Amino acid sequence: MIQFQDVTKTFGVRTAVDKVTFSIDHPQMIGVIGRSGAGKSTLLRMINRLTPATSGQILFKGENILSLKGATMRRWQRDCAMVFQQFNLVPRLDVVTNVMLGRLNGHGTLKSLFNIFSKDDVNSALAALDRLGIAQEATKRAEELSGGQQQRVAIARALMQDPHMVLADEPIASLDPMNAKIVMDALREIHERDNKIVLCNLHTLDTARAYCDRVIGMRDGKIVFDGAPDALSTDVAREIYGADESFNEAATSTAIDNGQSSTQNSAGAMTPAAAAAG
Ligand SMILES: Nc1ncnc2c1ncn2[C@@H]1O[C@H](COP(=O)(O)OP(=O)(O)OP(=O)(O)O)[C@@H](O)[C@H]1O
Repeated sequence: MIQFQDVTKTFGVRTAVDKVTFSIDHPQMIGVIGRSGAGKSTLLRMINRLTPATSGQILFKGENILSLKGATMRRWQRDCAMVFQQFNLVPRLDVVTNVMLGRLNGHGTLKSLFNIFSKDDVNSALAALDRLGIAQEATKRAEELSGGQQQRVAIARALMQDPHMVLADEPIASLDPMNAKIVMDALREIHERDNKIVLCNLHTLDTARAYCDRVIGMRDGKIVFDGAPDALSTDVAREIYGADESFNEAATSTAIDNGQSSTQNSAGAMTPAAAAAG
C-alpha cells in the first residue's frame, strides 16, 4: 500500500529522518516510538506533506506522493488525516462545525470560504460525534470541552475526511490516563471497524504494546526496530531509548505513578477496551 524508500529530511546540518525505508502492505495499527527528537513527528508530517522531504520517495499504490502538486496534493492530504497532540480545533467554533471542517478540502473554494455545509455534512458530523460518544456536546464551543473530549472531536473531524489512513502525532501526550485510554480505544476502533491504517506516534512503550499490531522504533532519525510488540524486548527498548542497564519500562509508562504501583501494574495500566472485554 505505502512504501518508504530512503526517505530523508534535513534541517540545516541536522538530519531529522535518515534514509528511512519500510512498507505497510495491509491496514495495520502501527506505533512509532522513540525518545524526544528521534524524528517521529517529522516522519508523520512528511507523509501528508506538512513537512517537505529532502530526498527519497514515498509511494502509495505505486505513485510518489512527494511529487504531488495542487489539487492532487490537497486530495492526498485529505486521504491521510492528521490528529495532533494539541487537537488543533477552532476554539470559538461549535463542536459540530469543527468536525465539518474536515470536509472543507472536498468543497469548492467559494463554499469553503463561507463555511457552507450541506444537511448531509451536518448529519455525517453528528454521526461521527456519536461514534466517538460525544454527540451530546455538538452545540458547545470547542473551548468548553475537556482535553479528552477535544481530542475525540479532532478524531471525528479526521473521520469526516473519509481518509485512507489516520496519522496521529502524540495524540495522548496532553491527556490523563483515563482520557488517553478513551482516545486510544477510538483509534483502535477506527482501525478495526473501518480497516484503515492508523500510524501513531507514542511516547510510551506500554501504550504501543497494548494497542499496536506493529511497532517501529526510531533513534536519531533511523529505524532501529520494526516488528511485533512481542519482539520488543527490554534490550531492544534500551537501544531505542538510548538507555543503559538502569532503564526501566515503567519510566515510559502512561500510568500516573502514585508511588504505590509496582512496575508491572504501571506498565499494564492501559489496555484496549476490546481486549479488556474479551
Ligand atoms: N522545523 C524544524 N526546524 C529545525 N529543526 C527541526 C524542525 N522540526 C524538527 N527539527 C529537529 O529534527 C529532529 C527530529 O524532530 P521531531 O520533532 O521529528 O522528533 P520527535 O521524535 O517527534 O520528538 P518529540 O517526541 O519531542 O516530538 C529534532 O532534532 C528537531 O530538533
